[in-house]
Amino acid sequence: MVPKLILASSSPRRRELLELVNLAFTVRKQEFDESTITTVEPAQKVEQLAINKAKSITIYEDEVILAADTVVSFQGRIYGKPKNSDEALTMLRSLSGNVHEVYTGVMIRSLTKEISFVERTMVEFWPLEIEEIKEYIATKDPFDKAGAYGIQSQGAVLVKNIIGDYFNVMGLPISRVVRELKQFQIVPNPTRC
Ligand SMILES: Cc1cn([C@H]2C[C@H](O)[C@@H](COP(=O)(O)OP(=O)(O)OP(=O)(O)O)O2)c(=O)[nH]c1=O
Repeated sequence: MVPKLILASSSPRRRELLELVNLAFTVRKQEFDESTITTVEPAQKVEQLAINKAKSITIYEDEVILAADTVVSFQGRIYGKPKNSDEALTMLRSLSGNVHEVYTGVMIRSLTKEISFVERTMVEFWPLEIEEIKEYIATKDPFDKAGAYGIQSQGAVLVKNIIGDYFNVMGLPISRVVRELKQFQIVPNPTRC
């Protein structure tokens, strides 16, 4: 039987990226309480979160579960999604003119096999005027995104340079994911789904 890919995520970006490469999948939302993972090392944190998200949903025989978690790391601090405008302002002011890291942890599991890995991308922001930051926050783009910006949306104009996988910043390192999924007999459709 051909295994079915289940995306354990409510992130619209992760859905978009699976669609981009023609992977057929269904979404099963996970509700793992992220606050229970208190690790301060970003790579460990995203990997643990991805593992816990993947394990928090029921898996059936012919299924492969994919889960991920993304954070921004800057000068020893981890930035998740901002809770309000003030927090978004604090995050974006500190990222302004500096280089930060974006980590995404990924877990892929079936009933017989599981793998997890972490990808890191370095992102440099232009020096930002406070007014520019406030105007960006007013667009509401920052609020459902780690580090208070979306590289794939209006936040694109904040970014001067990146080193690493762009899609990792968006929430899923899709090329590595596709390569790892082959081990689970899951491959993209050759024609558009
Ligand atoms: C830095 C950055 C993050 N993000 C997003 C990706 C993730 O959706 C989000 C980080 O939150 P996550 O907790 O990784 O994911 P989520 O809560 O959106 O979804 P789920 O836990 O159900 O899988 O930040 C962007 O879309 N663009 C960016 O440039």
